[in-house]
Amino acid sequence: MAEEEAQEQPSPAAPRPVRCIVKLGGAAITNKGELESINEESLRSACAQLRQAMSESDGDGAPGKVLGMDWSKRHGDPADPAVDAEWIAGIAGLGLDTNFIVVHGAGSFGHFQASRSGVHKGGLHSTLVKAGFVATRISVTSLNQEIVRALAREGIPSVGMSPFACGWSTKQRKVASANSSQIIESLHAGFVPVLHGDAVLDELLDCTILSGDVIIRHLAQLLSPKYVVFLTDVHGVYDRPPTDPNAVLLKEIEVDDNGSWSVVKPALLQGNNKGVEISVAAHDTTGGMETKILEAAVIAKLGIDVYITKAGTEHSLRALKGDVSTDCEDWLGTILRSSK
Ligand SMILES: Nc1ncnc2c1ncn2[C@@H]1O[C@H](COP(=O)(O)OP(=O)(O)OP(=O)(O)O)[C@@H](O)[C@H]1O
Ligand SMILES: C=C(C)CCOP(=O)(O)O
Repeated sequence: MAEEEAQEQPSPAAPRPVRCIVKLGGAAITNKGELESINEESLRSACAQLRQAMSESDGDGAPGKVLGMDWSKRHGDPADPAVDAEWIAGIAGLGLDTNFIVVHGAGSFGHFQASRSGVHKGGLHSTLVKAGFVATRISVTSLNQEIVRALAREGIPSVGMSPFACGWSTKQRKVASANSSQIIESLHAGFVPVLHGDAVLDELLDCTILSGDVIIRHLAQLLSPKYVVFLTDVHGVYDRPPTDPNAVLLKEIEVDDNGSWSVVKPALLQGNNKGVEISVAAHDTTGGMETKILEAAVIAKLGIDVYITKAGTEHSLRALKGDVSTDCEDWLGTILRSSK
């Protein structure tokens, strides 16, 4: 699916290729059925796995000390945050390869406010849409803050960046302008940018919702990471909604030069791309798994492997480390790759 070229501001060149762009799916890190509720265990484990994947030691030795960077008081915590004496004494280095970008979705944050007011359909002249835009941004930016804090507690030097505040905008829901200079400069400086799906201004609709999946595709086109990982609440793409007990996991999908995709594994579904059935939650304003597959296919067409898998599993850790190939029979997830 071709997209109009987004207007890029002049950006500084990236110093070395980005290793990985990862989506922390809203379905995984929030409790879908409960308004604005974080799945703390899933978020903690995703952040711990990200740290492991970034770790410069090979993992055989003792895990390095985590230098926590969330020095703010946590809600309900009676004690003041402790700044470790080791920090004051000065630490040699983080021992992390921080050349990652994190993008998270909204899950039970944001989608509700957006769908109730119709922000995704535009029309800022309506007071309801205007209020919904504000409410959506309050919701997703508060989630962003919590995710940045969770990453910081794992010693990952993360900095939150909102697409709307960075001037990203769309035209008929497609990225029209996306200033990435701050993202690149932050990577240069050794930070891990943490972006999120956001409410943005749209040249034709006034406003819309920009999905984290679309942001990832745009960044992948711009920065050519070695691989892209989508972490969500299911093991990957199935031939039908995974709530169906007969659903079959699609382990390998091939994308050709035209951007069309077809199943390679399992063999019984080979060549299939029409039969995949997808259900999208009623309040989801960005197209759910359908959007993910479309965006992932555009990335794979560029020659960048995409791994879709379940957060908080051994499979997500392997994906984050880039330790996955089409020969891995024991890896559970979906690989999208170019047919070339
Ligand atoms: N054919 C299918 N294969 C895999 N998942 C599917 C399929 N059809 C529907 N789904 C649903 O898609 C959901 C994952 O997509 P979703 O876009 O909600 O993930 P996410 O990126 O984690 O969330 P968010 O968009 O809030 O960030 C799963 O909960 C699953 O039930
Ligand atoms: C503001 C919202 C609802 C962002 C949606 O982002 P996504 O969950 O990645 O599709």
